[in-house]
Amino acid sequence: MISVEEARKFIDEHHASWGSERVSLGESLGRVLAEEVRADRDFPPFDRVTMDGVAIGYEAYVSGRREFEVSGVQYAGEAAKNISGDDQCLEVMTGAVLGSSCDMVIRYEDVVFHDQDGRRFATISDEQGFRWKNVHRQGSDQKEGEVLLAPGQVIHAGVLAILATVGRMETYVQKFPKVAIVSTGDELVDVAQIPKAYQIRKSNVVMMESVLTMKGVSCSMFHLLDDYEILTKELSHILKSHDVLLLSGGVSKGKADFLPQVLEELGVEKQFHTVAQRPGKPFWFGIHQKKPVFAFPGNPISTMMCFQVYFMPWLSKQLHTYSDTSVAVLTEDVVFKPDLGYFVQVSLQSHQGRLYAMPQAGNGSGDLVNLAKSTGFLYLPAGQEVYKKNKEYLVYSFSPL
Ligand SMILES: Nc1nc2c(c(=O)[nH]1)N[C@H]1C(S)=C(S)[C@@H](COP(=O)(O)OP(=O)(O)OC[C@H]3O[C@@H](n4cnc5c(N)ncnc54)[C@H](O)[C@@H]3O)O[C@H]1N2
Ligand code: MOO
Ligand SMILES: [Mg+2]
Repeated sequence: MISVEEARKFIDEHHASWGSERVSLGESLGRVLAEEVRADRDFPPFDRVTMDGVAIGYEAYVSGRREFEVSGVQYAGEAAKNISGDDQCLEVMTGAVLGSSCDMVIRYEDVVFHDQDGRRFATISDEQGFRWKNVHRQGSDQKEGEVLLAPGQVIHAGVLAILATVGRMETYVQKFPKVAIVSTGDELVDVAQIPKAYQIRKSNVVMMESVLTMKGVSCSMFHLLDDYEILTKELSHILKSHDVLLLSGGVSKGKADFLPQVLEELGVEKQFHTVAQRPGKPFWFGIHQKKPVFAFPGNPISTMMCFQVYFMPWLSKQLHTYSDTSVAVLTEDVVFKPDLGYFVQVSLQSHQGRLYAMPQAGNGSGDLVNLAKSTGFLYLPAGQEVYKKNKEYLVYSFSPL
């Protein structure tokens, strides 16, 4: 039996990447860029007015002129207009092009207008003028051809806006793995079925499928009976056609727990079987031709914990979307005597920037309904019997929000 930390290390040392694929802009949010994206033009692409007001020539301003005749209005979305003398100005709107005859914008708040003989004049009161005031100069952010985004960049909302502004209808992103989720067990029936007295619905695999689907990872679902021959035959096919296998059930010591033996027979190299932890002690992990096989213990809380604590962080690391684990403050003493790492279910609440974890122990790893009270697992490392309140521990939240 190995420790939680050793198990994490075995898993995290296994690196995988699955190539790249082209997706539409709308599908790219949350994905990881697999190409360089360059500026298709200068940013901004023209001298851009940043305040509604009047545009004048700076030379006229320094020579002391404060009154200008309005020669026209320049709206955003129009080609550049110009003044024909330094006694003129243009009314200009934010986002408009600044014509080459002007190099300074005075905002409306510092301008007074008056009309005379059908002509319109602007008198400016801005005494802190400088050249290019209220102008976002062409190319001052980025020059055409410069690299704006590098491979490995996570496409968050801001990055998506950059892709949009450079006109990328499609982008290369890192491919997700082809994940197979396999439930094993003669007692299991589909969610839509009415179970007989001795049957239960297969909640574990549906839970994993939903979490992965929400991340954009599509999964193939399989159900296999507790039969050595069937398991061997079917898993051999599933292994060939998928990049990652997630199995639930059949890994403990029962007479129908065939998976460890079947997997080894199929050439999956066992990395470990059993981890010094509760729940999830019989967790089995192996590698077949660089493809990881996670065989989670079937009890619902065990599958849930191993999936959230081991698999999801591993997947995020491969996809470069991993954000470091957070910590939470334990709100009451927890007594746990076995010499095992204890992943206690907790409800989490944040208060003044700190996260607090209220233990919701429940009735063990078969007590699925207790999950309604919790939003994560708090990791209490082995080697202690009493875990004191007010201490911080690593927390694995499974809240989707
Ligand atoms: N003699 C021993 N017995 C057991 C040990 C042990 O160390 N010695 N470990 C216990 C622990 S801890 C766990 S956890 C379970 C692990 O069991 P398996 O991985 O072999 O899983 P199964 O026997 O197939 O099922 C266990 C339990 O989980 C339910 N299950 C399975 N799949 C699903 C699913 N997709 N959705 C919902 N529930 C599922 C299944 O019906 C069983 O009730 O072994 C202990 N025994
Ligand atoms: O490890 Mo089992 O998960 O305690 O029921
Ligand atoms: Mg079993």
